[in-house]
Amino acid sequence: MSEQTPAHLEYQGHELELPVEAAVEGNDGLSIAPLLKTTGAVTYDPGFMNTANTKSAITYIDGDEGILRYRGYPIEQLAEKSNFLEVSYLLIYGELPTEQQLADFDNVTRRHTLLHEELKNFFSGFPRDAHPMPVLSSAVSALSTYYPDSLDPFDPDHVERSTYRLLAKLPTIAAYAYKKSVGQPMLYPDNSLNLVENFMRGCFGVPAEPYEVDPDISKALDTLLILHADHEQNCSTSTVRMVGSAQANLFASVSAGVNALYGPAHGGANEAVLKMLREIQAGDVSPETFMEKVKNKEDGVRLMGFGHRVYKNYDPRARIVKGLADDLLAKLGGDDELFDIAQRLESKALEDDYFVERKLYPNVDFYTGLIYKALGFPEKMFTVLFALGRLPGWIAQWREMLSDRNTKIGRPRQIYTGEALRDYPG
Ligand SMILES: CC(=O)SCCNC(=O)CCNC(=O)[C@H](O)C(C)(C)COP(=O)(O)OP(=O)(O)OC[C@H]1O[C@@H](n2cnc3c(N)ncnc32)[C@H](O)[C@@H]1OP(=O)(O)O
Ligand SMILES: O=C([O-])CC(=O)C(=O)O
Repeated sequence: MSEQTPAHLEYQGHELELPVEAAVEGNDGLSIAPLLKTTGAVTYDPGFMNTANTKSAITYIDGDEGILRYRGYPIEQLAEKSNFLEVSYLLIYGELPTEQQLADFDNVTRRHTLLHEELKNFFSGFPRDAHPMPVLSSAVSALSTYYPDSLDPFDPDHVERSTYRLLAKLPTIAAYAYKKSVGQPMLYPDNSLNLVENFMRGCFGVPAEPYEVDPDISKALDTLLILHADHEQNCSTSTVRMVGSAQANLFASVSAGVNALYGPAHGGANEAVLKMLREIQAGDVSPETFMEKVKNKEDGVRLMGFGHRVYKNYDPRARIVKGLADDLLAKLGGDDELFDIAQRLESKALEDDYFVERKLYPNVDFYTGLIYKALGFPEKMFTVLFALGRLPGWIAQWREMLSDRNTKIGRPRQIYTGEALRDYPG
């Protein structure tokens, strides 16, 4: 340990003792980067419960108060007044676009929706019942093979091209993955339609037949995409940053993010919630027995769609999604029984000491699946829909990181617990 006089710091209610150079306290938190140099010690923080890996100007969350803002704008205002394309621009470029900027952004993303013909063949290589998430991540990764002019993370033109190509092509890839999963022919995008309409047509349209998108449905999906668009350093975004910190191109980094999102503890929770509700609906288990199993931690069962690393209060997005589910299920005649079960589970949880003590509330994905289902999507597509929403956040975070040439490669340390040294026998 260092022989210097330790500094006593009061930080977020805790008294800390650290060598003086090791601790630099400011508005930006407690920087302990020099700790290794000054003391030879490393910090141990599994799951990054306390460790900030970056400074970022994109998304602000106050988890205790249930506040979420993109670039300073409250999520409630964006969900009500903006649209997904504008929010994507805001996240990526830092400001709301002017009318002209938005029109140009709309134009460039509409013009790049097509996939290379050869990439279409790629989809036929997957089994008929392939889950669309690995199809999505594979196809995103494969995009880099077609666009050598979009791969240099330090060339602004490359970065710009990979940005609009990904924004334009991800909905096409997602629609192809959907068609693959239901065994129907894929549709070429129709660039007279906006991003959401094109995606809906790509999924539910039939070749050579007109497809009308109900404006209430496209508005609902657009709002859900806004709600998922960024969430600071969540698991998939940290993955995108980690891969990007090795100076990997945007396609490679986003593909890795899609894979992280697939996990049921993260974006895959929306699919898992529906599975859980269905099991309860089918009578496999009553809501009461299910809650007992959760509280007893039987077989690691959790109330899916509940709990969050940052929110220790109601997730502000879940409130909006619940309202949307209420309106939309009334209009589209969704599965009221499943919605009832979800609401019963929620009210039970909010009154139960187990959940209250641990500050477990519904997260963004507790109610989204019910809406996706009412819109006609099979459960397998739910996390794909999340990925479509999260894409601008991934792009914005990757660009923010690589715009700083001093960004260091992500490389956590470890506490070694294995054998010290042994001789190979013989
Ligand atoms: C878009 C998103 O990614 S939002 C999250 C989506 N994921 C889910 O909905 C899956 C269910 N939720 C979870 O698994 C967790 O709440 C996570 C992964 C979201 C957050 O995990 P962490 O911040 O690491 O919290 P952790 O797992 O330590 O949980 C803290 C305590 O609450 C309990 N807990 C957390 N979530 C739940 C839950 N959904 N059901 C029951 N108990 C839970 C844990 O068992 C633990 O209890 P303990 O203190 O007795 O050991
Ligand atoms: O922030 C997180 O840990 C999980 C996440 O992506 C979200 O809630 O949208």
